[in-house]
Amino acid sequence: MPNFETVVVNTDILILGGGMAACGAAVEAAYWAKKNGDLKITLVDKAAMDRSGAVAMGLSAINQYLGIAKGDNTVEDYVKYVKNDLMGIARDDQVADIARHVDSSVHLFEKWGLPIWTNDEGNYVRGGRWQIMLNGESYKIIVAEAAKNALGTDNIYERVFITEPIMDGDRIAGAVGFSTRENKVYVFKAKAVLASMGGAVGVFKPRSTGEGLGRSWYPPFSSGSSAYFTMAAGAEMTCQEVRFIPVRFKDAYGPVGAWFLLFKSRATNAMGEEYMVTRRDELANWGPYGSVKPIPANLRNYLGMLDVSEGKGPIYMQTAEAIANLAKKYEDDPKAFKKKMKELESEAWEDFLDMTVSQAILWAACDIAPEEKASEIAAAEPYFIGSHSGASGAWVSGPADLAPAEYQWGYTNMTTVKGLFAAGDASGASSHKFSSGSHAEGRIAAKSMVKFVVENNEQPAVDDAKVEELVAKTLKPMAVFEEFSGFTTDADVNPNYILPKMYMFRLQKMMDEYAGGVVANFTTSKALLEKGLEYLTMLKEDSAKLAARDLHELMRAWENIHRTLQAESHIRTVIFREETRFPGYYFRADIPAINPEWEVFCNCKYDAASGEWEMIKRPIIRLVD
Ligand SMILES: Cc1cc2nc3c(=O)[nH]c(=O)nc-3n(C[C@H](O)[C@H](O)[C@H](O)COP(=O)(O)OP(=O)(O)OC[C@H]3O[C@@H](n4cnc5c(N)ncnc54)[C@H](O)[C@@H]3O)c2cc1C
Repeated sequence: MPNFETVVVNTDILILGGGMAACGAAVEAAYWAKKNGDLKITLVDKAAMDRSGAVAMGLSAINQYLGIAKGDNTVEDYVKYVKNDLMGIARDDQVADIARHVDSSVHLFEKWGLPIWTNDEGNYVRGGRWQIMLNGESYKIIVAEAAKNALGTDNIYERVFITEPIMDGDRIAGAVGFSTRENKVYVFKAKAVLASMGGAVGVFKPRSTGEGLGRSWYPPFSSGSSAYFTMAAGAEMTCQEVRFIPVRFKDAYGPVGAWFLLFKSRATNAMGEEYMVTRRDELANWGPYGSVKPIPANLRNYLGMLDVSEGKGPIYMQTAEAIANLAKKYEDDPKAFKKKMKELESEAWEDFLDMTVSQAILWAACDIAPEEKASEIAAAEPYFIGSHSGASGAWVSGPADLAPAEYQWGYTNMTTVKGLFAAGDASGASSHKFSSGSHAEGRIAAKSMVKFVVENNEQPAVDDAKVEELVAKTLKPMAVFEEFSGFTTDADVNPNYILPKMYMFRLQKMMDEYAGGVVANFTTSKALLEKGLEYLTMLKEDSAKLAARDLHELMRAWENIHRTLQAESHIRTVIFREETRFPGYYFRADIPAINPEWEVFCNCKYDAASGEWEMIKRPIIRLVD
């Protein structure tokens, strides 16, 4: 095994991740730090910030823009929308806090050079009530540039993978990580830390296997690091059962939002029936949420899934019909008609080229011209993304002026661990922040972190022996490989270790089959979950035997360790919530109905020392009816 240099970095504020929340945090923290004695801010990203995180490929829409100044929407409207979409399970205070600040993040993006579509009156073009359209291929580069300018590149560590938190008792004291390019281990010591390392993909078996392996809707490099980090630090988590299953264009996961909202397209089964119409009566079975508008995303999924279960697939996005409808009013003028058709056709392709290039390639490969024939859509495998339509993440303190006492124990966006903050996918119960809201939440957290550091300015004590232990744990997969690889002639097969890819297959198979993945038609039960947990416990034991041949595999090994804790918290919380609240995301076959008594937050807390879990019910306190 090569010698690893240990690099120690002392800082006031440590931002983990380089995505939307982290970039927002960088800009805001730099601003407030200057006003408070020039605090040192350090940012660490496992990848290169220009193209890291969920916005890596770009986006064709910003999904959260309220337009408060122009009177388009109010904060209350947004809170109602989010709460209904999450079947009642959302923190009004957090959602409102992000909603009231999100427009300013969008205005910053535009100032920094993001091309947002405007109409003849100079207003943003809305793709839906909350969405605005953009030419967003370079969205992440623009946002990252502002963050880099704010911090200075000397304070940014790219291609450093964070593995474990460093603790000083019940206070966060920093983080350990390793370079994915050089033989270096990093020990970051900090007074306040922001977890903003995105969501979790690859916990469940993806639909894309074999030659498509690694393709997913959410980026495969979001591997549960936020959840692991906050749980390992002892933070209380919320909504770990609320996974997200996006229905997207089949096999390349192309976005459907523009089709439904901008093109006003219908989704139908193979018989041409529109499941949202034919299955409407089913909605009445899902409490008050079946009758709200817009219909919650999971219920929309569920109606389509019922069609698929009855063998009525494939499910199609009727692209040709939608384009024809939009061009209809130009039919009497052949020149104008031709021009409109061309415009719609390019918008259709650009929607993919702006954010999911692979879908455009798949369309080309399958001879699909959207104006000529319909395209298949399908429910993807489950993801954990608190920023989008899932809700999993850390339970964080709410804003002083909005949050009820039960949701407030310190600085805004601080987890239940002193000095550890969370934003974006990393913070729970505040879905539908998307790219812009994650940026805004990063800014909110950063301002609060500066306040925390000013008021708690002592450097936490770091136990060097403990740090040594964490460094050894970080590098262990390489040590395991070195010790045992000579035992067999083929390094792939060895009784003393497991390689990350095989480990990942095992994790994904058990989650898929026992926790309600694609193969189980998103259905599970207590008996299945308990069996899954039994296997997962064995897998967790085997994580100590993960082996890595090189730095890249070391990263793969750690991604899996992180995913495993996310998986365990999910199974435990799905067992804990004794009802089916989110059909279309998962269905508890043994308790197949919604139960008003479970209109609560299902929280959990992991004790890294003992491996014990505490399951906690927290009340939902509404600010908006
Ligand atoms: C296909 C797709 C379509 C989307 N569509 C839209 C849309 O139309 N409109 C919209 O507004 N939003 C959209 N989103 C959602 C949006 O991208 C996310 O909500 C947002 O990026 C979440 O921000 P975040 O900072 O929490 O995570 P991310 O932006 O994903 O950032 C996570 C960061 O953490 C880093 N990281 C991860 N693990 C580690 C580790 N162990 N150590 C160090 N760093 C680590 C990553 O490299 C990355 O920099 C879409 C996302 C996807 C994938």
